[in-house]
Amino acid sequence: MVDVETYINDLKETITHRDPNQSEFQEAVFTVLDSLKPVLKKHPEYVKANILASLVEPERVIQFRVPWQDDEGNFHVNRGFRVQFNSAIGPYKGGLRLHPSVNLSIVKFLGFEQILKNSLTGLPIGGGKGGSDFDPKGKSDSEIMRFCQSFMTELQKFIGPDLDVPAGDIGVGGREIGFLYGQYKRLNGFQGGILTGKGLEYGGSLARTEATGFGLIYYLNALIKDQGDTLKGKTVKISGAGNVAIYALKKAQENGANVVTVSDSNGYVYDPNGIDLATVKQIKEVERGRIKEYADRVSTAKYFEGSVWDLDIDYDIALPCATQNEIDETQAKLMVKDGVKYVAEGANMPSNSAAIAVYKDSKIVYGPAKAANAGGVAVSALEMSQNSERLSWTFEDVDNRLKDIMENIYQKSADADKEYDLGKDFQAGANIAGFEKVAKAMLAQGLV
Ligand SMILES: NC(=O)C1=CN([C@@H]2O[C@H](COP(=O)(O)OP(=O)(O)OC[C@H]3O[C@@H](n4cnc5c(N)ncnc54)[C@H](O)[C@@H]3O)[C@@H](O)[C@H]2O)C=CC1
Ligand SMILES: O=C(O)CCC(=O)C(=O)O
Repeated sequence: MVDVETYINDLKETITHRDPNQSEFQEAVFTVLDSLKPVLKKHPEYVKANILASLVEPERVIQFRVPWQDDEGNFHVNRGFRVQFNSAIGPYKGGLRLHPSVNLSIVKFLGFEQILKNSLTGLPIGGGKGGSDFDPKGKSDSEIMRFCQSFMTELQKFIGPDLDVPAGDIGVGGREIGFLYGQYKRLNGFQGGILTGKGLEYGGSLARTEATGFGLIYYLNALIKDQGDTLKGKTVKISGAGNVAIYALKKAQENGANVVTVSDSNGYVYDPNGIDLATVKQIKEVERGRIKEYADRVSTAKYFEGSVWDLDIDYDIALPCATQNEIDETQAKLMVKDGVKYVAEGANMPSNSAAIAVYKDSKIVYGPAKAANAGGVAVSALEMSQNSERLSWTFEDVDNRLKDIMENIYQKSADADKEYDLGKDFQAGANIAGFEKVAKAMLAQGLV
């Protein structure tokens, strides 16, 4: 039988040859493939069944046009995507992203990551992702509604509560989910479990809004505790000022950390006294404004254009919560110089491969996205459960389950790290722990 190194190299070549321009997808897949080598050496049956060739190829890719009209009556056409990547352990599950950068490479990387992330939650959900290159920035509520209605008019043909259950991601929050859900219901009648992240009045789950950010801190607490350390008193940088960043900020502060930054795509604010949560929420959740406005309202804060990862201050913990590839090698080296001990990723793939190599070489303890930010999709799966049984659980109940799930995810990654003697590589540990469940399911189901 072919040896593991050759098998992985051949697979990488096939992927590069098939989709030479999909750099984000290649980056996500190659990292996972490299970390699975020890498992493949131990389990030749996965190589024999060529499981990985199936794992890296989506079950289905749907691409469609999304025509919509702006408030002045002009017509626009955007591109919509849904990648139904893997349903070995449950219906496709993953968010929808609205951002001008969205293309097939980005949706495929996100969908691929979602497979192993969803597996790590221990819940029965497969992997998928979707979105559009529509830019919600500066659009009126009516424009957002018309776009969402057009998007769902096409998407509704391909989703279902036991088939594919989308949710939010960048640019898709409660407002957009409401418009998407309304259009689905208009076309198909009531189907509670068709989307997650719904409003509480029509089948949403308590704690879904908070879940990714809170989950990140529950994961971080488990990771830090295992190193004999605590979050209390630590100085923290957060990037982003969206859903994940805001609730990571809230939970980190509740745990006694001093969070000194938040950011958006234009720049960041630095407040050595600690970021004021209520001001960020007002600017971002209520006014949908820019983070620059924070510095006009809080006298101890300063606003800077550019990346928060270029700010040179002493701090302990980095929580990137904005977008992919926001941290490069130079910025990772600055973290080392600044004394950072832990990085836990709220965003998907925020650190590029060279940055991750710096973390590992410098013994920064690194919590990768698919483990650290799995709380959002985990509570989405709990929303699906509540929809199925037509009940609503209390905030406390959902939050306690979320905490357990995140602690388990850390533990599974740490156990895999020990089993395969990876030397505190919780990224490889998460990849392996997520993969093993999916691989067993795929093997059991025959040629898939
Ligand atoms: N919402 C969720 O439940 C989950 C989100 N994620 C990931 O978390 C990240 C953030 O998502 P959300 O908070 O939901 O989105 P959001 O749309 O609520 O917020 C995104 C934030 O990132 C900022 N941002 C976007 N591009 C940027 C750039 N190039 N540089 C600096 N800041 C930038 C935006 O200004 C905004 O503040 C994404 O990577 C997403 O895939 C991961 C798991 C679940
Ligand atoms: O809740 C969901 O299904 C979406 C979560 C998501 O998109 C993610 O984990 O990146």
